Amino acid sequence: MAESSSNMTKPAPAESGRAFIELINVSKRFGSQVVLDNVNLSLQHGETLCIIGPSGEGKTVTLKHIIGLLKPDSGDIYVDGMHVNRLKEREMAPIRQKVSMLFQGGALFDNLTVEQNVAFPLLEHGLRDREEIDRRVRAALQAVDLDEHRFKYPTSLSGGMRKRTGIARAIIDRSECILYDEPNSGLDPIGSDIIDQMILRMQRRYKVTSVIVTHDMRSIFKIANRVAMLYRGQIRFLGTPQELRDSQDQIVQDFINGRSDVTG
Ligand SMILES: Nc1ncnc2c1ncn2[C@@H]1O[C@H](COP(=O)(O)OP(=O)(O)OP(=O)(O)O)[C@@H](O)[C@H]1O
Repeated sequence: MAESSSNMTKPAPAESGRAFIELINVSKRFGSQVVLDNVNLSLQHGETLCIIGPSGEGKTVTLKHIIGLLKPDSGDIYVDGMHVNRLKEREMAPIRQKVSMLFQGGALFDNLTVEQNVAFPLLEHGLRDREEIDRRVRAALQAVDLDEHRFKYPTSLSGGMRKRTGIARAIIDRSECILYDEPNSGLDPIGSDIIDQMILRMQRRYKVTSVIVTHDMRSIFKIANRVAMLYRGQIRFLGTPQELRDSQDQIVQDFINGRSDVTG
């Protein structure tokens, strides 16, 4: 299945040519620890996939492979036909423009205001037209209901507002895909619901493809088209939220119902 030469525009393999994101037989170990063991996963454009699984099972590691921050030991990763793991760091710009990652803490710059944080990717990519920057910043902030807080610094924002700032920064570059690492963590049920509504809005308004690592079962049933459960380095379950609920797999049931044997 692996291709013989590096090529940024070569389409993904024929049988999965329509997939926007594709992981094929991806394996990754750190020292002697096998984190991903032959993982296969594919997402269509506009789809929302939630990744669940016990702590330390490779969920964040999977996101980092998609955006090219980590390389697999074996296997292949494609994003919109680009062969991510064959790209050198200096060839990653098209991937980073298509795919944004929302890190757990939001990864905001504390010395920049909300609007400066949101404008950052535009400046980084060389846009200098002040009017266009302002227009796009305002549109992104309105999309996450933060327009009136644009002059605040991250330290004076709530956790949910910081996460929404991170979402605005991810969409401003017109990313086609957003990877969210535990977007609901540390939020109360209302704050968590607001983030879910934002994710749904990104789906509906901008047709964003989303991969969301989450431990929040309620959120999964609101936002996911499909759910993948990572367990012991492999995809233990892949299906719709309803199929997850109906799964006969004891490991899956123990996990979603919070029974602790699953991590043993
Ligand atoms: N750069 C690295 N070097 C060494 N080990 C790493 C590295 N990155 C991740 N790991 C290890 O890989 C495993 C999977 O990490 P990962 O962050 O993907 O877990 P996770 O499933 O996202 O967990 P959680 O739900 O707790 O966030 C962990 O044991 C972690 O210590």
